Amino acid sequence: MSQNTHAPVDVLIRRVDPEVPIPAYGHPGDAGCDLVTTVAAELEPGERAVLPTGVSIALPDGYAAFVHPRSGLAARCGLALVNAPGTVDAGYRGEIKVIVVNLDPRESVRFERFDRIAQLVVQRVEKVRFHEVAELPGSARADGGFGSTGGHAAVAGSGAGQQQGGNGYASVVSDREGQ
Ligand SMILES: O=c1ccn([C@H]2C[C@H](O)[C@@H](COP(=O)(O)OP(=O)(O)OP(=O)(O)O)O2)c(=O)[nH]1
Ligand SMILES: [Mg+2]
Repeated sequence: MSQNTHAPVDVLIRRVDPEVPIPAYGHPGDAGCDLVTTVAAELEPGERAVLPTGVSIALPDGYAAFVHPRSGLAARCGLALVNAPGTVDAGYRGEIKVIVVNLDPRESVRFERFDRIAQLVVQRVEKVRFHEVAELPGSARADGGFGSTGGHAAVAGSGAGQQQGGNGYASVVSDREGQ
C-alpha cells in the first residue's frame, strides 16, 4: 500500500486573541485540528452558546472548513454542535465561532478558557452549475429515502404529533407550520 503523501494546504491564520494556541492536529493522519474556546462558559441542560475560538482564517478558493463536534465531549457530556458541521466559507474573515448545546438532560457542562471544544476539518469543495430539466434521469433509489431500506430503530411513544407519509415514514407536523 502506498503511503499518503499529500502535502498540507497552506492556510493563513490570524489570532484574534493573542494568547490562543494555533489549532493543531493531535496525531498524524487526523482529519481535524482542535479549536478552543477563549471564554469560560457553563451550560445548563438544554442551554446553548456561541463560543469564540480566537482565530480567523483565509482559506484558498475551492476549500471550506467544517466545524465538527469532538466525540469525547459528546459521549461524556452530551455536548453537540447545533449546526454540525458548521461551514466556514473560503471568503469568511471573521472569528470562527462554535455553536454548542448541552444535550445532557441532567448535568451542566463547564468549559475553561482554552478548553478544546470542537475540531476543524478543511476540505476541497466543488462549485456546481445548475441546469434545470423537466425530468431527472432514473436511478435505482429513485425517490426512496428516510428509512426506505428498513432496519431503523423503533421510536418509543411515536404517534403524537406525527403523520404517516406517502412512502412509509413518519413526518413531524410542526406547531409553527403556516405561521
Ligand atoms: O459553526 C460555524 C458556522 C459558520 N461560521 C461562520 C463562517 C461562515 O462562513 C459564516 C456564515 O455561516 P453560514 O453560511 O452557515 O451562516 P448563515 O446563517 O447562512 O449566515 P450568512 O447569511 O452570513 O451566510 O459564519 C462559524 O464561524 N462557525
Ligand atoms: Mg450562509
